[in-house]
Amino acid sequence: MDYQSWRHVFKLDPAKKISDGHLERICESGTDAILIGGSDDVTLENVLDLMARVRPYSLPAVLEISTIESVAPGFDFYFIPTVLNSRDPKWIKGLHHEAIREYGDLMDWEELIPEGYCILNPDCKAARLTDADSLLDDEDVVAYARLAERFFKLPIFYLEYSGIYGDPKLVKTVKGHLSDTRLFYGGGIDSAEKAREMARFADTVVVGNVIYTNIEQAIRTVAAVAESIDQSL
Ligand SMILES: CC(C)=CCC/C(C)=C/CC/C(C)=C/CC/C(C)=C/CC/C(C)=C/CC/C(C)=C/CC/C(C)=C/COP(=O)(O)OP(=O)(O)O
Ligand SMILES: O=P(O)(O)OC[C@@H](O)CO
Ligand SMILES: [Mg+2]
Repeated sequence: MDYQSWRHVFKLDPAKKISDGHLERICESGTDAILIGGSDDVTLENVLDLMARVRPYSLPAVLEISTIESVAPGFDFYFIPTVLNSRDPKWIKGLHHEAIREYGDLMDWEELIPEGYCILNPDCKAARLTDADSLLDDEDVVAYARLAERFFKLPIFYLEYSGIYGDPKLVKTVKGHLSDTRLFYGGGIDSAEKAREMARFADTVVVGNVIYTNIEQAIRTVAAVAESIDQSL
């Protein structure tokens, strides 16, 4: 159950519908974990519903918290985004402070894993919601990665292109500046080729939207990431 060894993760959005058949294929695909999260229309009801459908499968289930109202008990881990390139402190530490003030005595800190997000697609919902400054050059992004690792000691730095495929050269550059912090890449992976390419540089590849648009291609990303491990041996 060590998230530090995960290479491939599927992200399921509680606001989107998925059939039992497709969910079974995703959960039995060989992926390392299921991450449940989204930035809009996430409710306690749709999180609980999806968790109950994922739990029968024997793989780790993680809730990526986007609102405090939709936190449900029973997950293996809770990933907590902090959007490092947000212009609004609310999304960097404000909501987190409120949550800890309210529920700090009840929290199992071992289950809570902070993620330093750097959102690079200015048009995605998460960028709009958090007022992210996404028009960054490579040096800006490297500085956020170093801030995450060297200053905030975050276990995960998440390069988020949600909805579009990012720049593999930048992912490679960022990876070259991280040693302890794990590099997550997510955005626009809709084929085995793209999954394989990003898995050469990122520690963990996150696959989301293609689950809902092309289940066959989604499933193929799992083997592609595993092959990419073999290439690196
Ligand atoms: C066990 C138990 C019940 C105890 C829990 C105790 C507890 C309450 C713990 C909470 C601890 C804590 C510090 C919480 C922080 C609270 C909080 C609200 C933080 C803010 C998180 C944040 C910055 C959210 C911003 C949005 C974001 C970055 C979401 C990530 C997901 C994402 C980008 C998904 C992509 O999908 P989507 O955007 O929906 O894309 P589509 O266009 O495809 O839909
Ligand atoms: O939905 P896609 O574009 O695959 O992105 C995955 C994930 O990084 C979204 O938070
Ligand atoms: Mg969504």
